[in-house]
Amino acid sequence: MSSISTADTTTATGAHTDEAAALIGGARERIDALDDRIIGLVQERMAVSAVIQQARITSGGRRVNLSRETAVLGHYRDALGKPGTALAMTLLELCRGRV
Ligand SMILES: O=C(O)C(=O)C[C@]1(C(=O)O)C=C[C@@H](O)C=C1
Repeated sequence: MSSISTADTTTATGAHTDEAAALIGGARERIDALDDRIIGLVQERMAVSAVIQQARITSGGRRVNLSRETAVLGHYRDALGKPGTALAMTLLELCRGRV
């Protein structure tokens, strides 16, 4: 049986004690699980957004609706500050492509 040395855990996590390395390892597992859920939600958002865009285009409208995008950007900015705006811009690009 092999055991992971303190030197190995330090390399992998940046921690300088086994206790800190164990905490970081557990927290990283939670972050990985959260990231999987966030990615799933982004994919779900992309699918719902595509339905809206297709309905608008089929009805003779345009893919993009700037007033709605302004509201989405404001929603994220109000919740998360300036980086929230950048996050919303990335989400919008994922959902409707580059404009
Ligand atoms: O809400 C809409 O009308 C959409 O088309 C969805 C969405 C979005 O992904 O949030 C995508 C494109 C539009 O420019 C505005 C918003």
